[in-house]
Amino acid sequence: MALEQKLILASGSPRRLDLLNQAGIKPSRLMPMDIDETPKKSEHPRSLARRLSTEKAEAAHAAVNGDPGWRHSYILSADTVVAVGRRILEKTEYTEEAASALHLLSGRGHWVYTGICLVTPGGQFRQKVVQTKVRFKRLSTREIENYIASGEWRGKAGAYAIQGIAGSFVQKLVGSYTNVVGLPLYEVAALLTGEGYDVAAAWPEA
Ligand SMILES: Cc1cn([C@H]2C[C@H](O)[C@@H](COP(=O)(O)OP(=O)(O)OP(=O)(O)O)O2)c(=O)[nH]c1=O
Repeated sequence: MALEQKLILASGSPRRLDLLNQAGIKPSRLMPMDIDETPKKSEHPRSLARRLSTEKAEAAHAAVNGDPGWRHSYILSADTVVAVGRRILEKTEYTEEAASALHLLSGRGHWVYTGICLVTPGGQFRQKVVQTKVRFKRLSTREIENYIASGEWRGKAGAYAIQGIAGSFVQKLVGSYTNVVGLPLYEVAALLTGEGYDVAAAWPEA
């Protein structure tokens, strides 16, 4: 593999790795970046997704900068934000917070923003935010209680996983589905291709 074909996925999200693998793109290295994800006061959800995805990429870039084996790799990072209007529904580990997020999402439309950031082998930062509109059916108290009991919401923006049980809550979706799961594949592939990365290099043959 050519040096410039090395891709670092600056993420610890199993969903992001699964999505990349689904598209036949094989990262050479995983680098989860532990950054402070607290939104700034009155920060717009779209701005938050942009800022955090960039900060994850910056952290990974700084971490490999002194390493000749990885310094000229591509680095990809992402951050997913779920919002009802301007209200951001952050990842939570608390059942009460998850339940109140689901009550808010019930019978309403919301936006899912995923910021993606690509660092090129030459050290240029390329950024994009992709947005998807999702509408949930009305959820009964019992559905919310049982969903909370499933634990599926843990560690997920908006306290739900569209790729799981919550897929059955979705009445309507406009835009990219993979964007909601955590990585918009069309835009990621376009960004990589635009910077000279051969996305088809590792596609399996039948
Ligand atoms: C809305 C939604 C989010 N998610 C997940 C994707 C992300 O993993 C998570 C959003 O949190 P993020 O902070 O974007 O990502 P992360 O902390 O899990 O991983 P990393 O920062 O290391 O890349 O929510 C789903 O899996 N399904 C969904 O339907």
